[in-house]
Amino acid sequence: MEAIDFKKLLLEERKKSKKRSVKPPCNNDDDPNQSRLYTHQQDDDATTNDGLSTSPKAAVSADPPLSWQQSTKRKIPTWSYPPGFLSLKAVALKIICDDPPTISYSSTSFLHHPSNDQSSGTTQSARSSIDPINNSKSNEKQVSPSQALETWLARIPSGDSGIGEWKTMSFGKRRVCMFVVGEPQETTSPSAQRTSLQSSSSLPPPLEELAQELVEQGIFAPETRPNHVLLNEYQPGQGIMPHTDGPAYYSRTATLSLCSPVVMEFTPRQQQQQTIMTETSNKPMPPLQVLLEPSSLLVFQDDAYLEYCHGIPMDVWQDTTTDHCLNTSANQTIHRGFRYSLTFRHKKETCLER
Ligand SMILES: O=C(O)CCC(=O)C(=O)O
Ligand SMILES: [Fe+2]
Repeated sequence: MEAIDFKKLLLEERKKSKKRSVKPPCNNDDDPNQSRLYTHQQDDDATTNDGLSTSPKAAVSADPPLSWQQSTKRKIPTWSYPPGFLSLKAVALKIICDDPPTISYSSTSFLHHPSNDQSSGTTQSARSSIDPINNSKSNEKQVSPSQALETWLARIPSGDSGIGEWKTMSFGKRRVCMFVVGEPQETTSPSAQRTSLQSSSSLPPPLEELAQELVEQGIFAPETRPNHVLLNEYQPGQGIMPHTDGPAYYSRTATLSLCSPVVMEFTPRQQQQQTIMTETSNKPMPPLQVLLEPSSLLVFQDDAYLEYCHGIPMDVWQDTTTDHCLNTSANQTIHRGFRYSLTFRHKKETCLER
C-alpha cells in the first residue's frame, strides 16, 4: 500500500465522480471507521509521487489528461503587509498524543507583532494599499494576521491546474491550490517540462514568510525547509478522505487552519487496522481526533505521518468529539463553517525532477 498524493487524489476523485459511488478498497460496510478509510492499495502502480510528475501509467489513463501545463500565467495576489506581520513566534507546540507521540498542536499560531500596532509610515501605507477588511480607516490596524491571510487566499484566482490557482476537486468539491518551489530546468522530458512550467524559485510572499517562520521556530530544519504548500478551501460540510501525504515529502507536515474549526481524524493504515484492535471488541480502534481551531497549527511527523491516515469526514456539518480526542474533552459539538488550511511540507529533491 502506498500513499495518496495531490495528483492521485485528483485522478481518484474524478473517477469516483464518474461512478457516483464511493467504495474504498478496504471497505467494510458494517464498520464506519473502515468505510471512511481510503487507501490506494489496488492501483498504486499508477500513483505518482507528487503533483508535478506524471507517471507513464497515469499518462495512459482512460481519464482525460489533467491540465497541469495550463498554469503559466498565474496572477498571484499581492501581499502588502510588512515583513513580520505573520510572525509565528507565539507558537507553543505541545505533543498531544502518547501513541504515536508524533502529533503536536498549538492552539494559537500568530503573534500579534508589536509593529502592527504602531502607526509607522510603512505599516500604514502598506495597509492602505489593500482592501480594508474593516471599513473605517482607524480600524486598519485591527486587521489581524489571520484576517489578512484569509483575504489574500480569497483573492487567488481560479483555474484548472490547481497550481497557483484554485481548482475545484470534482468529487469532494473542495478547492485546492498548490505552490511549489523548484528551479526551472530546460529539458526535453515531457514530465520535466511540466515541472519547469510549474516551479518557481520562491513561494508567494506570505507563504514564504510562514515557511521561514516554521524554520525559525525549529519546526522544520533549514535543510528540510518547506518548499511545497497545499491550500485547501472547504465549504461547510466538506472534508478530505483519509490518506497519507506520501513518500514524496519529508515525513513532517505543518498545517495552519483558518476560519472555521473542524475535527481531523487519524486512523492506523489498513494493514495495522487488522491487528490493532480494542481490548474489548474485535472492532478496529476508533479514530484519534484532533480539534483544529482557527489560527491553530498542527504538526505531525514520523509514525503519525507514515503509519496513520489522516482525514476530515466528508458530508458532515458538525463534528462531535469523542474520548479519543487528543486536545479537547469528549461530547463537544463543533459546527463546521467555511475553512482554509495551509499545509507546509518539504518535497524531496528527487521528486522535484530537477
Ligand atoms: O485541511 C486539512 O487540515 C488537511 C489537509 C490535508 O491533509 C492535505 O491537504 O493533505
Ligand atoms: Fe494530508
